[in-house]
Amino acid sequence: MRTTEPLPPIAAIPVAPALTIRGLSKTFGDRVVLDGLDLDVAAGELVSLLGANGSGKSTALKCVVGLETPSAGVVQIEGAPVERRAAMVFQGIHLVPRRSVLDNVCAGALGRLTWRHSWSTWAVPNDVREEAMACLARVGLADRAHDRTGRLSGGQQQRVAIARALCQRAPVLLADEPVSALDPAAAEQVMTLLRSLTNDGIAVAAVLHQPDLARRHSDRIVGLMHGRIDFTGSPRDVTDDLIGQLYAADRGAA
Ligand SMILES: Nc1ncnc2c1ncn2[C@@H]1O[C@H](COP(=O)(O)OP(=O)(O)OP(=O)(O)O)[C@@H](O)[C@H]1O
Repeated sequence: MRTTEPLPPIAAIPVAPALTIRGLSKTFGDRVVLDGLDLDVAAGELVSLLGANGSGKSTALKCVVGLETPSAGVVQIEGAPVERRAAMVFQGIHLVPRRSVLDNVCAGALGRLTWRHSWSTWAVPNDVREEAMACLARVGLADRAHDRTGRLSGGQQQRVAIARALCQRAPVLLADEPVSALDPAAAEQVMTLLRSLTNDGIAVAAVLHQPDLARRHSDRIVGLMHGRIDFTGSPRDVTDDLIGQLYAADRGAA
C-alpha cells in the first residue's frame, strides 16, 4: 500500500505525537536530499525507515537531532521544538573506548548538568551515577559498569550506547543503522532491546537495511525514496514486492 497523502498540519493534530515532522526539506548545494518529508512517531511506537542508499534516511534523523540544519520544515518533540530531546545511536557507536562503561553512560546526562560538572567522573553527582547504573541494568550490562568500554563486544557497546541515550531521558530515540555492524544474534538482541523501550513509552525511529528485522520488530515500516515517504504500513502490509520496488526504483540515488 503506497501513501502519497500528506499528514495533517500540526495545528490539526489533537494530541501531539512524540515526534512530528512536517515538510522537512534539506538540500546540499543543488542536490535535494529531503523533499517535504512528513512523519509522525507516537509514544511507545517503533518505526523502521527503509530505503536505498542515498534516499535521505540518515539526513532525516540528523535534522531531528540537530546534527544537520533543515532547509525547510518543522520538527517537534511532544509538540514543542526539539532542544536536545531526541537521543541518537549510530552504526559506528561513538563511545569513548578508554573510559569505563559507566562513564560513557553518564555522558548521556552531560546536557543537563551545570557548567561545574564535567566529563570527569568525580564531578558527576551520585544521583546521575545511580541513574546511569539503572540505565545499564535496563540494557543488561550492570555487571560491566567498571570495565573499559573498548573491551566489550560490538553488540554490548551498542547496548551501552542505548543506555547512554536512556540517560539523556529523551522521549524519542533515533537509531541510525544500529545493527549493521553486528552479527545476527547481537543484531537480534539490540532490536529486541529497542523494541522493549517502547513499553516504557519511548518513541523509536530506526534506520535499517534489514527488512526482516524491520518486519519482526516494528509497529510500522516507512519506505523512503528520493527524500519523500513512498509507503507506510504495518509489517504485515509491507510485502517483499513493495520492498523490492523501493530499492529497485531508487537504485543509483547514492
Ligand atoms: N554533509 C553533506 N554534504 C553533502 N552531501 C551530503 C551530506 N550528507 C549527506 N549528503 C548526501 O545526501 C544524500 C543522502 O544521504 P543520507 O546519508 O541521508 O542517505 P541514506 O539514505 O542514509 O543512505 P545510506 O543508506 O547509504 O546510509 C547522499 O547522496 C549523500 O551523499
